Formats: sequence, structure tokens, C-alpha cells
Amino acid sequence: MPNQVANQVPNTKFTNNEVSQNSGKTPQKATGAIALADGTIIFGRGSGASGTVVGELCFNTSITGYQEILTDPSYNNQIVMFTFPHVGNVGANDEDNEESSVNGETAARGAIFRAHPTPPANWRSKDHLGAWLRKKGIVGISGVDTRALTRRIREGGMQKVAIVHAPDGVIDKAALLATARAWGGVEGADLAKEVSTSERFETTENLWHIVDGYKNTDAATYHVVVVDFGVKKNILRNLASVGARATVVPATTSAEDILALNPDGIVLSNGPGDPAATAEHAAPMIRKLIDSNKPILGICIGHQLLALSLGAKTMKMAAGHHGANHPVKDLETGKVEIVSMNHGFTVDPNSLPEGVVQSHVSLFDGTNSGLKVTGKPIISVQHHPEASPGPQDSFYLFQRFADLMKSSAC
Ligand SMILES: NC(=O)CC[C@H](N)C(=O)O
Repeated sequence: MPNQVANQVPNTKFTNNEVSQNSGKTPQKATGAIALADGTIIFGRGSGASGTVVGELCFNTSITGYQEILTDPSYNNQIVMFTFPHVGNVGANDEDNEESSVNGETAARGAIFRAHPTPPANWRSKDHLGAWLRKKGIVGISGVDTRALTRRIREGGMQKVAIVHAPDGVIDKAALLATARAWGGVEGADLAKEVSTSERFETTENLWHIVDGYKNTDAATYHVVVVDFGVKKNILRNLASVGARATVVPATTSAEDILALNPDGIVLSNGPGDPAATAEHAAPMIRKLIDSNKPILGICIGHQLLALSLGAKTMKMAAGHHGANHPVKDLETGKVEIVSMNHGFTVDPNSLPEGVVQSHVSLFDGTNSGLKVTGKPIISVQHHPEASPGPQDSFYLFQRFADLMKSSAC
């Protein structure tokens, strides 16, 4: 039984004494290691897929929802470090994956844990997290002081890292460090194009229900075209929940082809990478969609791309926002909502052109979390109104979008 296998080895913590700066010996029990581009090597115990992966190290403060996080295409080219110490408690199942594209690699490349993935205790679980990671090709490493490492990122910014899972315990630290340092990074990378679907597809799948699971919506009132920059499934399901059927199109689809589908509204989805790089091909298309006066909802990179298309600027954040516990204020209603966030770039509010106004702000650091365009049915948010994982406080944004589609049709 996988649970017994997982429990055979004690939950070793590789303490700071064993964190070496290149020169130290590999601790005996180590079957995994992290190399930070600044030269730090941290040892741990490998899990999931074996081998080496490289990416941007970002921390996530969610208490649960690790399966949705690791399959969120926005984490492409990233390695997620969980600050919550026990990850794996609810196992993994076939229903909670968030990636909707079938183009191969779409999700996080690696995962870093404090405790070794814990055995599942949940009626929906089909797999131990460790086995699931292996199937998904995600390299895991545990026994890491994730909070200390998180503090390091908060102080020094996100770093390029390489992590290895070597079941035989043979770890080439110099090669690992060289891999981390040689990697190009996320800045300037148009990753959305890579994770986007290559084929157009349609869906009416609705939100998960405790008795029925996922069911399709029969009668849709609206037709929404979703431009796929790395869309999460729960965005599509939330659209179905407000009466919209979705046609998902590749990120490089022309505005003419999108408008030919005669949508009632258009969603610019979430997705990985640097929005400024993706805007090089997406902004001309988005400007035409703006000119069409169709209702538009932008989410995360979709929000950033909308801002760039309108003439605003985006910039890289030091540590980014990754968690399911971020407070955001809706400036229209004055209400504070707790939201799910996952972004490393942000829209510069000082760069907003006339007629583009802030609708939401982060109460953690005052960064922009939403926009609206005066006189046009256009709204966008930096956070994730579809949650998955996270609180459902922001579901109202889908209704707000549906209301825009309703009034635009009159
Ligand atoms: N979740 C997203 O869409 C992320 C947007 C963008 N890749 C960022 O990191 O800011």
C-alpha cells in the first residue's frame, strides 16, 4: 500500500546545518536537492517524478488546494513551494486538475514541501500525492524549511532554481547549480502561446456539486469566446454557472475569427509568463476586440494584456502574490473580498490612460487588482474570481460580466 511505503522513512527535516553553500557534503539520506541561482544548495528527500527540473521559485500560502495549484497552467515554468507544512492530506483525484489544454506540459514543474507528502484521508482521493506527482511528471522535494526559504524570497525576490529527485542519492551539486544559473527565466517569455490549446473546443460543464459532480448546463443564455492563454477549467465552469456556453480558442486566433463566432462576450483568460511578451502578438487582436464594443472580462494575464492593449504598463513584482487568502477591495461597492491570487507581474496604476480606472486594489500592498473602462462593457481582475483553490467571494464577477452581456444585447 502506498501509504505504508510513504511512512517507512521518517519525516526527516534537513535542518539548516545541512544547508550548505556548495562545499558541504550531501547528507546521507538526501535523495533530492534544490540549487538556487545565488549559490545556495538545500538538501531534502525526493518525491514524485525523478530527474531535474528548472524554473522560477515561488511560494504559495494556500492551506489546501495543492492539486489545483500544481495543475494551474499559470504556474508553467515555475516551481511551487508550499508554506503550509502538511501537503497531501486529501490525496489527488481525477476531477480537480485545472489544466484544460491537452498540449502536454502545462503545469508547475516542481513542488517543494516541508513534510513528505502525507497519506490521503479523503473520500474523493484516488491517489497518494507522491504517486500523482510521479504520473504528472512533477518533481517533488520535502524536508525543506519552506518558511525560511520563503523569507529569503520575500527579502531577496524570486529566484531561478533547479531541483533534483535522485532516488539513488547521487546528486551533482555543481551541475544542478549550473542548470539553475543557465535558465533564461520568466521575464520576456511568451509562455501563454505554448500552453494555449491548439484546437478550438466548446464546453458547457458547470461547477462541481457534492452529489452530481460535474454536469453540463443544458440551456445556455449566452455564448462566450474564451481566448486561451492557459485557461483554468473553473473559469469555464463559472461561465456555465451564469448561463454561458464557452468556445475556447487558441491565443493566436485573429480578432476577425473571434468576432465571426458572434459571441455575446469575450473572456481573456489567465496564463503563464510575461504579459509584455505575450502582448506583442495579442495586443493588436485585443484592441480590435475592444473596438467591437463586445463585453470583455479579463482575468490575471488576461487583465494584464487588456491593460497593455489599452496603453498601460506592466512590471515584475519582487515576490508576487500566490495564495488563497489575499484581501482585495472592490472600489465600486467598498466591499472587501478574500481572493485567490497567482501572479508575478502587475499593472502599474500610474500608467493607466484616461478612461481606464482602477476597480479593485490589493489590501496587502496596494497593487492594482482590477480595471474598468469608462463607457465600455469591459472589466478585468488581477485575482482569480473562479477560485480553485480558494474562497468563492469573487464569483459575483461572473454575474457582473453576464449582466454586461445582458445589457449589451438590449
Ligand atoms: N495567473 C496568471 O494569469 C498569471 C499572470 C502572469 N503570468 C503573472 O505571473 O503575473
